[in-house]
Amino acid sequence: MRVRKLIDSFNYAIDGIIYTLKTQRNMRIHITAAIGVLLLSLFFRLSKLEILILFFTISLVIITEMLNTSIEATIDLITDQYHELAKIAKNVAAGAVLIASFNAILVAYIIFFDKLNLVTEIVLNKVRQTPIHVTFISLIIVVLIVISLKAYYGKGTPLRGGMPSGHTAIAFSLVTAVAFISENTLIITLSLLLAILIAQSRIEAGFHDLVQVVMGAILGICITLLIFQTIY
Ligand SMILES: Nc1ncnc2c1ncn2[C@@H]1O[C@H](COP(=O)(O)OP(=O)(O)OP(=O)(O)O)[C@@H](O)[C@H]1O
Repeated sequence: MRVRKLIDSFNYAIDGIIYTLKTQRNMRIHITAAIGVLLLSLFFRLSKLEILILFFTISLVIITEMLNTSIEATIDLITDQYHELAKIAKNVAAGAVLIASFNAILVAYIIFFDKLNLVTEIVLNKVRQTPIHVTFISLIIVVLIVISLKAYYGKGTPLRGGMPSGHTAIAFSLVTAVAFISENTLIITLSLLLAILIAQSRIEAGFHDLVQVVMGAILGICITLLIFQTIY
């Protein structure tokens, strides 16, 4: 029962993210920029600290945009009339997003600028990053794309149902990463079996149909393949 409540809270929270993504053009711009920056980060040897700062910066922009949306909704609930206080509340919230966005531009400039002149050489030489770094970023990109697609199709709840199956996408993304890292047929086969079990259990539980699960698997494999082929 407690687990069910926990899952429900997650669903409500992810619903909030999906709502913001669906209704706020700025949020779609932020998410696109975040995916772009994360992809770009794969081409550089970023330190742990730089990666941490990047994650904090991306989170800050997304969080402020969501708080801004929340405040806008609250104000619109209270009044549809012009009110000086409503204006102040909305403007201040929008100001917070602006500061977070300027901060993001500054962070990107400081982290990437001096490395940018090396980029052609780096891409050509296919810089090898640590597998854990590439896997982690692939996973985040898979999750962001799954959430965006679920928002686009607007079916099911965030953790259950909808197109595509997020669990399957993540499972197959991990199998693909395991395949690249281990290069061991037995380990790859065993991981594949686990991923297939996850996909099957999503259908068995009635959360997804075959098409959603297959789309999830294809998405997970393709994105991870693309990232590992380019980088690893
Ligand atoms: N009820 C109101 N009273 C006074 N001014 C308001 C009111 N509603 C909106 N405004 C003004 O209009 C601006 C835009 O408000 P709106 O609710 O349209 O946000 P938005 O265009 O969706 O903003 P964002 O691009 O940040 O999502 C606010 O920043 C505020 O200055």
